Parts: sequence; C-alpha cells; structure tokens
Amino acid sequence: MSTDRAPLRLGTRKSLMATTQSQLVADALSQRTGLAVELVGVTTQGDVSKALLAQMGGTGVFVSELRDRVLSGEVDFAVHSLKDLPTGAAEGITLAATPRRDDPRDALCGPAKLADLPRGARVGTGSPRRVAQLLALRPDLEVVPIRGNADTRLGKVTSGELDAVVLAYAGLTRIGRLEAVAEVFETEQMLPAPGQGSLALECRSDRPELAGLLGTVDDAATRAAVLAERTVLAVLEAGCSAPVGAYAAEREQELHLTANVVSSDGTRQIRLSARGHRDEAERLGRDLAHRMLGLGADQLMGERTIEPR
Ligand SMILES: NCc1[nH]cc(CCC(=O)O)c1CC(=O)O
Repeated sequence: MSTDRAPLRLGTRKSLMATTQSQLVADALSQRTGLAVELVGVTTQGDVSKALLAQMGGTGVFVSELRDRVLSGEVDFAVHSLKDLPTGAAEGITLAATPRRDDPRDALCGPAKLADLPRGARVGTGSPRRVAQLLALRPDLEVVPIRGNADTRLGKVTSGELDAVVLAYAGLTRIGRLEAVAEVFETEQMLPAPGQGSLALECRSDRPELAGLLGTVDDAATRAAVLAERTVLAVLEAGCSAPVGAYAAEREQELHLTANVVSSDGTRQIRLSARGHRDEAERLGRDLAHRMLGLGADQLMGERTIEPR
C-alpha cells in the first residue's frame, strides 16, 4: 500500500455522536488499509435550522447533504447512522460497508427503571415506535414528544422537566453518557428501529476501488441483519418515523428476524418472527412484511397507502 497517497476524506456531521463514530471508523480503516483518513465536518441545513429540519422532513436531510458532498467529490465517503438512511437507494451512491454493529437496544435514562417510575410519569421521546412500545409496557405513562440531540434530551431529565427519556444505547455509548442509563430494554420489551446501532459507509458508485477499501471494515453478519430489517421497513412503506421495530441477528448460523408494528396507543400489536440463511436476508424481510400486511399492519400504522411491490 503506498504511503504517499492523500488521506481519504471522511464526511461526517459535526455532533459529538457523529464525530465519535466517524473517528472509530477512520481508525479501523487506517488499521486495515494503512491509509490515512481525515474527518471533514459538514454543517448541514438541518444542523443550522431546527425549523428547516422539521420542514424538510426529519433526519433524512442530514443524510442527503452528506451524500451531496460525496457526489461532488468534496469528500471521498460519508459515515451515517444506518437507521437514519431512507430505505430507497440513492442515485450514484453505494453502501460500501456496514461495520460490526454496536448494541442495538433502546435504553431508559433517568433515576429509576421503568417498573419503578411513578404512575403517570413523564417520559420523553420523539419516536412513534418508542411511544407505542412504551405505552404497551406502561399505559399510564405520559409520553412527551421531544427533539434535539441526546445531550439536550438527557438535560430535560436532569432539570426535572421529565422523569426519563428513551435513547439508543449505542448512541449513549458513543457520547460517553452510559451513566445516565437506568435500564436497557430487552428486544422482547422494545424492538429497536431497523438498523439501530449500526453504521453505514457510503461512497460514489463509480469508485469501485474505493468501495473495496471501505469494504475492509464491512461485517457480513451485520450487513445481512440490517438488510432484513430495512426490507421490512421498505415493504411496510414506513419512513424513519413510523412505529416499526425490526431486529435480526445470527444464532447458530441462521438469521433470526423479528418485526412489529404497534398502534400509537400501545394497545394493539402485530409481531412476527422468521429465520433463514443470511444470503436470503432480503427475502426474509420481504416475506415477513407481507405476512404483517396480511394481518392488518397497514391499519395498525394508521391509514396509509401501500404500493404493491
Ligand atoms: N435519529 C437519531 C439517531 N440516529 C442514530 C442514533 C443512535 C445511534 C444508532 O442507533 O446507531 C440516534 C439517537 C437515538 O435514537 O437515540
């Protein structure tokens, strides 16, 4: 490997969570390839204006701006939280690697475990999936919609505005805030968002040599698992904000996939599982989603049109 090569430019958002996970990827890549990797912080419109973020439809805006920098050649590749990626393919962009996934679970942050929170406790989350599953576990809770980065959300517990908040364990690890965790939900209690805890490295489709280099940090088991999960989401035609949980992992050389949709009040749930070989991850996800639709998943998610596919 030549050492006089210019460093690879890694495009990342500038938040602590983003730069931490991007640095981990940079270090792993350097170790595997011998190449230098330099972080290029990108300020997106979504970071600049909260109003614009809401208007432009949530976290997808961060992703598309990083992708623009990849397409223009300003950076060589981008690192995203995989769960923030829209399910549809992006023109000219290749998913070059999904590194080994971190803990996919959700965590309750606050002074007490869920069972020990007082009746009617105020729990903050902006995710319809978490709202629905929280209410399924504890119908008495007052779920409060919140926005902002993980630190801002944790601050609402410290200040007493909220009794607890729910956040992804992986993100809390990356920002060094595990001390805030009161309870990590088992996936039986709360099914994570498709792709939660895993990262995505994206580069231009016309750079196969680069994709090959990035592929040195790919983890095949993670890739199969998140493909199965995201296929469920794609078939259910539910965006990142829909109340869809999906989690897949390999056990004894089989990929086990579980997915659910929960009504917004938490009273009704469709939850199914399937297993198969990792090479059939996409079919596994598609078949499971179609079985869920057959059981009325679209009604549970609210009235939405499902395109046949
Ligand atoms: N949408 C925000 C987001 N995107 C990825 C993570 C956490 C890290 C991950 O899932 O990889 C978070 C914060 C959260 O849900 O608590």
